[in-house]
Parts: sequence; structure tokens; C-alpha cells
Amino acid sequence: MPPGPGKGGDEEFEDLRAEDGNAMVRLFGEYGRGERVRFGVGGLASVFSTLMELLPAFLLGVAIDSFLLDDRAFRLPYVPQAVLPDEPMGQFVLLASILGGSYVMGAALGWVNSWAWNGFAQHFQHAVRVDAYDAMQRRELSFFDDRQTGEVMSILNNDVNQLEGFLTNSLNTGIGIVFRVGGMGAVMLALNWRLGLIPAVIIPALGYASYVFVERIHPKYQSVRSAVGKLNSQLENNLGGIEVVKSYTTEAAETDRVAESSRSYLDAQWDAISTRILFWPTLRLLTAAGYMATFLVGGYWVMVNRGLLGPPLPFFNGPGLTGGLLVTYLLYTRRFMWPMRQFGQIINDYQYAEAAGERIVGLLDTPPGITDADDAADLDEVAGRVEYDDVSFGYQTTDGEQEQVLRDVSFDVEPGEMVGLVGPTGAGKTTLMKLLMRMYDADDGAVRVDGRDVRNVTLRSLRDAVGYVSQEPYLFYGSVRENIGYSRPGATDEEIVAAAKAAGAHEFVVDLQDGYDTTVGERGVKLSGGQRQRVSIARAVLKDPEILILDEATSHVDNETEAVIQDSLRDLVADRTTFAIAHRLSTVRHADTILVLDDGELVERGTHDDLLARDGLYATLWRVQVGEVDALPQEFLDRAASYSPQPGDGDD
Ligand SMILES: Nc1ncnc2c1ncn2[C@@H]1O[C@H](COP(=O)(O)OP(=O)(O)OP(=O)(O)O)[C@@H](O)[C@H]1O
Repeated sequence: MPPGPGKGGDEEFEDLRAEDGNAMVRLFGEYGRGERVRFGVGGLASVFSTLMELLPAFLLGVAIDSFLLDDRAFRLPYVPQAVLPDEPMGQFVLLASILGGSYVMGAALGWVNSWAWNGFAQHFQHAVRVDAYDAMQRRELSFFDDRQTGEVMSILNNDVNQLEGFLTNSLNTGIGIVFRVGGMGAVMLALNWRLGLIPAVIIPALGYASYVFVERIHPKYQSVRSAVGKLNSQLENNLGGIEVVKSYTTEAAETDRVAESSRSYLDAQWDAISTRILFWPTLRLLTAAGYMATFLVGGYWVMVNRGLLGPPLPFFNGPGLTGGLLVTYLLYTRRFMWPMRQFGQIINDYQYAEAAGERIVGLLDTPPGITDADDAADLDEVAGRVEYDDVSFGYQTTDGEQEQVLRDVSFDVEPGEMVGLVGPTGAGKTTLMKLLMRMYDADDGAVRVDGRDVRNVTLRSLRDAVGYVSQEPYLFYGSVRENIGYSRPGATDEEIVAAAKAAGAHEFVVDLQDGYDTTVGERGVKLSGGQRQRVSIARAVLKDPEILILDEATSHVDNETEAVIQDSLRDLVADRTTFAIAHRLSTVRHADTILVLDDGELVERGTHDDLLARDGLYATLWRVQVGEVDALPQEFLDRAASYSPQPGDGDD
């Protein structure tokens, strides 16, 4: 029972947990319905293949009594005596045939069971995973802000796999246990209820021991998992930062830290192992006790029955016990141990599956925070007028507080205008643009496109109208062609090349090993920051949106390349509303309007010349950039120093 993947994470996503009802029942009702046939066939096959397993020991008992000891006449339950052969040879052949038949049937039913049951679990899981992914993808951006990618993945992977593990193995085994152990117990009680009392005691005792064991070992496995997790993240961190480790010659200290984590893992494992190795001997002892009791009581009874010990004690009256029956009992008793060993684990697996199910149901049932209003209409024929009306916004921090990022920002932009957005780092420029795409909703005030509040138009039509090139563009694993074409499925090669040319990407793309077919993104060819930006600009250009947002889109390219891109973008931005966020002020020098944002407030607005004449923040920033002043005013430096990066910084 190793600490397999997918068993952790109970404590994560507490907020996602479905509050009411039984999640497994709900998932079963919704996703199991389509799989009824597989479920039914698998379940029935499991029951009958289990019953086939009970036959051999029973037949052996019949054979011993009829052929070896001659204690009982040849009889089979539910079979009329008239149809049974009279001759011992015929009886023997019949028994052997039933025995052989039961093995063949058992194997065939086992196969049917695995086929149907695995099919059920896989299809169930597939449907749940796809729906969970879809529900997750629809969640608002802030859902992802507060979580690490790995955490989000854990629902789609671990939790869904947890369900699969439970459905494929535990549920099936559980049904098997009920019928195998229950069947054996019932047969024993029916054949001789007095001797049947022993399994009636020993089966619950084994089940209880198994449950107690799992309850004890469970927290120990959790500790092992968390120790593995810590060790892994430490190794990952160290390997990722190997350059830093080497350059600061901290190898010895890092080895010590890894040794410490490894030691914690060893201790946690040893603790779990110490408990685990007690389990099996305990079950063996309990089973042996049942076996011994059956042997002693049954043996005594058989001897009385055969007249070897005189009259029976008071309890041992009733029909006598034959040697063959005793053998059947003894064989059954030994077989309790294996299935009952799994009993506690199944209960435990159910608890895990239920917890995983609750998170999945929570995810499926929570409506996205940002979604179309009931009466949302499409934004048609977009002209590109943008209006911010007293907009305030703050991010929700993980501890539930709100951090104010934008305060009462108001401005209008006419269709086709080029707007430069400048200001110190952390001033809120990216955030301001994210409100335009409705990645977040303003807390106060309104953002309007063509006079319509973005909250009253459909998300799809709004985002279709906006092209966004982010600071750190993301390239998917795939070819350059696919990455550019992502914004417009079905775009022709000519259109893709034209977009790449406009973005200044064509020249370097054709120089790549396979040109537009070169694989990029994670595990692909590594492009430089500037090259990624240009592919990303090409992607936005291809989309041909009415409103274009360039968020530091050329920050990673050199001045010459930027000039080339600017030149080729000139036509592009001419007939659409464009917002260009830039630290390098020369980028936005020729903008129709420059908005200067400082600490969440719009402090200046005008053309480059207006703002220089005004001699405010913009003029100061400009002079620093052209080298006219050596240092920024002290007040500005103090504020920059006090700016502390927040989670989410840099990933916009
Ligand atoms: N997803 C987020 N969750 C919480 N806080 C955020 C998030 N994104 C940004 N912030 C915070 O909001 C503030 C404004 O960030 P924003 O990225 O809008 O600034 P910016 O002006 O674009 O900065 P830069 O020029 O460095 O890109 C910063 O204090 C930042 O830490």
C-alpha cells in the first residue's frame, strides 16, 4: 500500500468543496446513468464469478463424504435426486465436470467483469474530467490568481483519478467481498448454523481489525506524502536554481538541507512501515483463531458423529457434522483473510473518493464569477470608443482583504485613437486594461465600449473585439504557424505570413530550423523574449481586432527592432483604437493621447508635447530616459522602493 499519487490534497480547495449532500451519489446519478449497461453487466459478472469461487470447496466436501467416508448419500443442493447418477463413477464424473465448469465460468465471468467494469470507470472518468475542465476554464481569472497551477491541476488529475481508482478497484472489490464473504458465511450458516457461528464472529473481527489499521496508518501516509512533497519541491527548487547555487558556492549548505528533508522522509516512512508490518500478522492470527476454533469444534463434532467419543455435549445435538462438511468449513475459513484484509482500505478509499467528489462537484456547481448577464447582447459593429467612468478596482488578496489598485479613473478614447499608457511600475496600467477585457469587473464605476457597459455585452463578442499582447506572451507547444494562427482558426498561410511580417517576426521565423513549422513553447525551440513578443504581436495582428492592447509588447526587443515593428504596425494601428503600455516612453511619444497613471490614479493626460510643457511626472520620466537628469526626485524613489511585488506580479 504505497502512498500513491492522488491521495493527498484533502486540505486544498476547501473553498471549493460542495457543501450539501453526497457527492459520489450526485456524480453517480449524473455520469453513471449513461454507463448503466456496463455497470450492470460488470456488477452481475462480479457477483457470479465470486459465487463460482465458492463451488470447489463445497464440491470437495461432497466428494469426501460420498466417496471417501461414505458419511452422506450423494446429494447436491437444489438438484432433484432423480436427475443425479446412481453410480459412484457417474457421480464422480459429474462432480469433476461441475468443478471444471466452475473454473472455466469463473475465468470467463472474471474477464467480462474486468471488461465492463473498467469500461464503466474509464468512461465515467472521461466525462467527469472533460466537464470539470470546462467548468474550470470558465472560472474568472481571479480564481487562478490565488492558486498555483499545480493546485488547479490536482483537481483535474488527482481528484478525477481518485474517482477512477475507487470505481475501478475498490467498488468492484467491495462487491466481491460482500458476495464472497457473505456467500461463504451464508453457506456455512445454512449447512450447519452452530458451526456457522464461528465465521459470524470472525468476519466482523477481521473487518474491524482492517478498519482500525487503515485509520491508524492513514495519517502516517499523509505525513509520508507531505515529506515526499517537501523533498521534491526542494530538489526541484535547487536544480532550477543550480546556477545560483554554484555562483554563491552554497553546495554544502544545500546538501545539508536536502539531507534534512530526506531524513524527515525516512522518519515518516519508517513510522508508516512500523505500523504496516503489524497488520498482516494480526490478520493471520485472527484468521488462525477462526481456523483453530472451527478445527476444534468441528473435529470434536465429527468424532462424536463417527461414534469415537461417546454422546455429544448439549450444544452439539442436531444433525451431525460430516468430515466432508468440516473440510468445506475449514477451506472457507482460510479464505476470509484475503478479502477482509481489503475491507478497511475500501472504506478509506471511499472517504477519499467522496472528498475528491466533493471538490469536483463544488467546481461543477459553482457558477463563474464573471459571466454573461442574463440580458447581455452582442457587441456588434464595434467602432472602438472606450470610456472609463470613475473606475475603481482592487484585487482580493488571499486573506480576504482588498488591495486598492485603481482609484476613480475616468477618461474617453475616440475610435481609432492611439493611446499611450505610462507610469511607474505597479501603477495599475495592466490592471486598467484587464478591466476593458472584463478579466475582472470594476468595483465602482463603469467601463464602456461604444457607450455600452462591458458588463452588459456578451463576453465572447467583447473579447472578440479586443486583441491583447501581454508583457510575457505565452506560446503554446506547437508550431510557430499554429501559435500565430491561434487567434483565427482557419486563417490561410498567406494571412499568417502577412501578420508575421507586420509584427516584424517573419525574418527570424524563416531563419528557424523549420521556418513556420518549427515547434516552439515548452519543450520546443526556445525563442528569445523579443521573438516571443513578435510572434504574439503577429497573433494579435491576425485577429484584426477593433481595439488593440499592447502591454509592453516590445519591451524585450532592442531599439532598432522596435523601430521596425513600430513602423510596420503604423498601418495596423491607424484604423483601430490602440492602447500601448510602455516604460520606454519613445514608444508612445507619437500617441494621440498619453495617459499617465501613478499609484492607481490618472494624474496626467495629453500629448507628449502637452505633458512635457506641464512639467509633471511624465516630463520627469522623460528627462530621466533621455538622460537629462541623473536621478528621479527623492519622493519618487522612496515610493518605488516601498513598492513591494505582490503575487501575480509579472505574470500579466
Ligand atoms: N492578479 C493580481 N492579484 C493581486 N494583485 C495584483 C494582481 N496583478 C497585479 N496586482 C497588483 O496590482 C498592482 C498594479 O499592478 P499592474 O500589473 O496593473 O501594474 P502595472 O502598472 O502594469 O505595472 P508594470 O509596469 O510593472 O507592469 C500592483 O501592486 C500589483 O502587485
